Amino acid sequence: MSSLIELTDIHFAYPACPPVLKGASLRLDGKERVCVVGHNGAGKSTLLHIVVGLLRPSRGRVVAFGQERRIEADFLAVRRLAGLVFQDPDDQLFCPTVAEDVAFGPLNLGKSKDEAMDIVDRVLSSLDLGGFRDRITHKLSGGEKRLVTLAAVLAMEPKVLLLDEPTNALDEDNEARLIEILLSLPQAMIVVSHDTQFRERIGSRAVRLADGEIVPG
Ligand SMILES: Nc1ncnc2c1ncn2[C@@H]1O[C@H](COP(=O)(O)OP(=O)(O)OP(=O)(O)O)[C@@H](O)[C@H]1O
Repeated sequence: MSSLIELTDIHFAYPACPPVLKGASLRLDGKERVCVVGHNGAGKSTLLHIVVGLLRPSRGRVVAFGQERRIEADFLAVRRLAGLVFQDPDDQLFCPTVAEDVAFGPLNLGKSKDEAMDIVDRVLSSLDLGGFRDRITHKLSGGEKRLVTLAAVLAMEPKVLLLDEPTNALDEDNEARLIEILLSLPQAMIVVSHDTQFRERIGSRAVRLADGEIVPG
């Protein structure tokens, strides 16, 4: 079966810093939920950002949805198909209300206002967040913002989910709810998480990012 995402021999360094990724390779096949672990600063978020072209490797190949991706136009297409939930919700949510934040992606994809609002209602209610629709985004708690970022990404109906520390700031009940939601979703996922219990529940495969390379988890 062809892979959804295939990173091969990825090298990356931030300007004037030692290399973070030194030949990392990772493949995501359909229906897989791959968990990535690694110590703080190992480069896990960096790797996710490379998948969607927010950062460009100095060497290596990014193949996504059957095509090699090199230039911004290629990655624009990837970002429509691969939804990244950022580690920090404040990097993702920027509209006054929850409904506007969740509608932003669908509107950007060309949906009408009515279509986008239908999607907002459907996605928020599927996550049991119907009551959040008209809340002021910046007044939500950290855990509430995290769930709303997931809603904003799901509203774009991505084929792949890239989740960066999705359980950060979630209490036990909401973590259990997130696990249920993720297990019910059809999308393949790459999940970065320090939360062992969460990884054990969610992952179909685990890998480790160590010394800039992906090794078995
Ligand atoms: N914009 C940047 N400029 C310079 N260095 C950066 C930048 N962003 C990240 N780094 C550094 O690159 C390394 C990898 O960061 P990254 O956030 O990918 O690690 P991580 O594995 O996701 O860490 P954590 O588990 O703490 O979230 C770290 O040493 C970090 O300090």
